[in-house]
Amino acid sequence: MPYVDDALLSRIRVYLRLRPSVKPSPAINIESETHRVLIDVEKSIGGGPPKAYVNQIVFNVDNIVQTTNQQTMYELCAKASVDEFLKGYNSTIMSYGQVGAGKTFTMTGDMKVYVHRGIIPRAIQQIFEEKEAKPEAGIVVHMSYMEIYQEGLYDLLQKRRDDLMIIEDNQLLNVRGLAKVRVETETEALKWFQEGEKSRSFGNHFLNSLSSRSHTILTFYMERRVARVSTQLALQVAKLNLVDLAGVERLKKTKGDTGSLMRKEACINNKTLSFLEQTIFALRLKKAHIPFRHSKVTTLLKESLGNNHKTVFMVCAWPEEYFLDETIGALRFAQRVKYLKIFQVTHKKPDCADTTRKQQLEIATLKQELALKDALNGRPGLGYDNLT
Ligand SMILES: Nc1ncnc2c1ncn2[C@@H]1O[C@H](COP(=O)(O)OP(=O)(O)OP(=O)(O)O)[C@@H](O)[C@H]1O
Repeated sequence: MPYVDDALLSRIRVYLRLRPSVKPSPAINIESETHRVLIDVEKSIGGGPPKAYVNQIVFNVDNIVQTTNQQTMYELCAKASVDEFLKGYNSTIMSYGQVGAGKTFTMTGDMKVYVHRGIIPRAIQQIFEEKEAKPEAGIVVHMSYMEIYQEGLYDLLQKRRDDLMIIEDNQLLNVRGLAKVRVETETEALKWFQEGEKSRSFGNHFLNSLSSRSHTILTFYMERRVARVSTQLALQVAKLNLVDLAGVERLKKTKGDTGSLMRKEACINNKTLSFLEQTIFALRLKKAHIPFRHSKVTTLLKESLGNNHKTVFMVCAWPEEYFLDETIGALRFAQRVKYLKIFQVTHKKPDCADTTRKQQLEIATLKQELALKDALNGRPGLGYDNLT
């Protein structure tokens, strides 16, 4: 009899974060206790007077965060995913929403003000606290950081700006040439992350002076030893993806010049986000063909939307009247994601300490890369991989 793990059957968790607003739209009604958002929309019927009927659209999410307090937001929405990663489950935390709604504030936060740091620096802190607290586990952490800009895939931890290739071998996804840096401390991981941020593509438009023009994926790879039966030890590996998607952008609202680079970026980003939505829709309808390969983002997020993954969507919205359509769009997306089930059926009760065939392949790849790095550097240890 196949064994179905209830925890893995759980659907993707979806949290709504509302950017603070001086004048929130009166059409948006938040029911915090039931985690529902009710939006009043005007319905005009053919030829009749506008605003004749008022409809209400109801959206359900797993929690609604209205606070600007980053610590509370982390505890409510992200800490559990990092806990799961540290227990050996592959996890993803992803931000989605219109431009300027607070995706980067949620994921990265304000790195200059300690209390305003976002999910990424807090996750780094949690990972290294665990590493220090459990020396017997021999936790080894590597990280990689990439951006998808105009459908090109770039390594943010390398100075060279080559368009990297995604290779899928035996269902194992690999980005050829992507640096995986071994990090020993929180300070070291933060330093690499901030280095990567410097190479990221930002732009300035009417709605956001520091707008992300690309999608970014920061990944932590953990390897730890766990006791199995009696004195046997097993190797456990897991991945944590921290994804900051570019914003959904209405060109007339960001007011970019016709033919400008900003408009081109917006069109490509919107197209990618629409592919993401189509992929989720196809998964929800259990279609025979799931269009993962339509974009680099969906190819790279295939694992996060598929089996064996714990995924959180942080849907960010700017609850002003002017952005009501965008808020409804983001919530529709949230609704589709919320009802997507991730099924994991195994033929025996899964033991966290067990490594699956796929994980073994990942370990082997990592080990090969490290061996090659050692050979190149003439010494083992920390540092910068630059492997192709
Ligand atoms: N919850 C929040 N509390 C306080 N300030 C916020 C919050 N959300 C967003 N902001 C502020 O709003 C501005 C825009 O936020 P941010 O850059 O994170 O948006 P974004 O969704 O990442 O936009 P884009 O898609 O253009 O990159 C920033 O100045 C940020 O500090």
